[in-house]
Amino acid sequence: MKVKQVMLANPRTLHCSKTLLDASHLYRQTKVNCAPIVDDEGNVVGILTVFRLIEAIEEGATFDTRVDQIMDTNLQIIDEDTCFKDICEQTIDRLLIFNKKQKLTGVLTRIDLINKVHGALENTEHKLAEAFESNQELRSIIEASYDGIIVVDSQGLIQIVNKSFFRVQGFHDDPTGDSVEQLLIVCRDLVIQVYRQVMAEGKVAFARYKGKDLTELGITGSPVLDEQNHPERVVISIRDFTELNQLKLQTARFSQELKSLRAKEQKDLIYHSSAMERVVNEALQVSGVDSTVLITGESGVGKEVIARTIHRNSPRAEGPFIQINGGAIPENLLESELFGYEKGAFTGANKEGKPGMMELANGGTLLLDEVGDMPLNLQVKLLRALQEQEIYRIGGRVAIKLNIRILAATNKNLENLVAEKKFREDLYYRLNVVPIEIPPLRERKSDILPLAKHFLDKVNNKYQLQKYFSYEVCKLFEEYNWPGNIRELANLVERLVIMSEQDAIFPDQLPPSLFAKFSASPIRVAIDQLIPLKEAREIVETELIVKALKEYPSLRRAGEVLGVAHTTLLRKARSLGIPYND
Ligand SMILES: Nc1ncnc2c1ncn2[C@@H]1O[C@H](COP(=O)(O)OP(=O)(O)OP(=O)(O)O)[C@@H](O)[C@H]1O
Repeated sequence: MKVKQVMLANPRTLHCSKTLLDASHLYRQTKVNCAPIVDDEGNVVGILTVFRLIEAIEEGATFDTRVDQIMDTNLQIIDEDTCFKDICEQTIDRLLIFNKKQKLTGVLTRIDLINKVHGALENTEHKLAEAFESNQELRSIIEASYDGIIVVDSQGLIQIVNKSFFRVQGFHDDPTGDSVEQLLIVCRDLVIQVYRQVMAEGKVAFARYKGKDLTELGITGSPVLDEQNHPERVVISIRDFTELNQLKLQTARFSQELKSLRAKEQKDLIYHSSAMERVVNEALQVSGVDSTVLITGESGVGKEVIARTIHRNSPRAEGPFIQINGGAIPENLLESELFGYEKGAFTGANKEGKPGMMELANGGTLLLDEVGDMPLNLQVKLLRALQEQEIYRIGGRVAIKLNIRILAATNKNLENLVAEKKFREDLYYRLNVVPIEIPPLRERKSDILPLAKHFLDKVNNKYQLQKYFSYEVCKLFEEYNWPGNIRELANLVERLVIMSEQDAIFPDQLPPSLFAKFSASPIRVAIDQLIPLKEAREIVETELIVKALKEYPSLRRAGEVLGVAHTTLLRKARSLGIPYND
């Protein structure tokens, strides 16, 4: 601090001819306790303090006495740029302060000095208290951080460690004062690497630690720069992502479970296989958005069922689900079915006009079933309607705005149809936004029995029956390749339940395509002479029935093994003359 910063600047002066009364007026007016005395040229010739004035009055001077008669002429003059601490050591009462041009710029008395020092002390104390408070605040902030924080100085020594650091690292001993290199933590090497990088480059550095069991730590080093922009310490924060990762995993599992539960809730959607689970999950995933979905798969695999599942789980669930079959409706009717018509549009048309399927589906979902069978000229109109989201009824002039979600289904290979120019490429891309392919039943064998059971329960409930399939029938169901897929299975189950006379359904009631497998036994029968077929059949049947009845005391079980109903077995045994006591 310089003297000019503490002196009383630009003091009022008194001319040497002035009296003590003038001096005391000056003291009172300016609230100072000394005044420099100047001559006619303005040169400082003395100084008069209040103390000296009182002393002079006591010694007999009056208020009319001239100031130059009692003023102090022993002048102590110093430069205004002198260091404050240098003058503190001098035993002075008063000082006159001059600038480099020897012009009086201020005065300084012992009282001023004491006041200044006292003021400065108070100021320092205040600043210290403030610094202490903000330091405390800073420590509390560092402590409150959920991230682990360590502050390392430029020598690599740890200055501050917060509580979270101990939590993140499972650390017990306080490493404050240790070298960062001595840390015994899992990500020590990365912490050192980050510290060194920040010290070398003076800017923020990152590193990521990935351990086992989802453990993941993010390490960030930030420099604290000195006045020369050199890092004087590094604040290293360690963020623990492990819990977040565990939560993410848990959330993913829960949402997967939720999806499966939601899917299983769909009463009419039966599946067990992972292939079908994937399909259902895709359907549920896509149900939340309005994207067009192209559902492919062989006939009868459940394309419509999946389309309904998408609609039922979509925000449009409350809206209509309209289905139009491109293959089932004659070509000349398809256009009016799709777009509707105005009254008098063509001969034979309804007098009032009629809305088309697209219009009826407004606010809901339109399933274009068998889309591969749609005639080319209609494909163009369909594409335009999908792109412009509006249609005109046949014979109509007013555009009807569409708000529909399109689902398309086909058992044809649309790519092949595009190559053969039977399906428009642009429409194909417009429909194939999200493809969902449903595998045939033979590729998801674990679905066969749950589906068979589902259809059996339905028919049993409908007709108040208790029919069931024998073990062999179930085996044959699983082995069969179901060219008609689920539709074939559903129809067969209904037929078997209705046609069978007893509760158990055996292989001999199955259609030949299925029964053939059963009868094609791999067991070979040795033949050494030619005999009539009827005779041969009777010999083999007798042997088998005798053997079965011997091994299985229950007629029902013996029948099951032979693949016939127990009533059939009994009838056969009797006709072949095999004794049986029931
Ligand atoms: N996962 C399933 N759970 C229960 N029933 C199903 C399932 N999949 C299909 N079905 C039933 O099988 C029959 C045929 O299904 P759907 O009509 O959906 O097949 P598709 O693939 O659309 O057939 P197509 O190509 O001939 O139009 C329907 O009676 C349907 O209810």
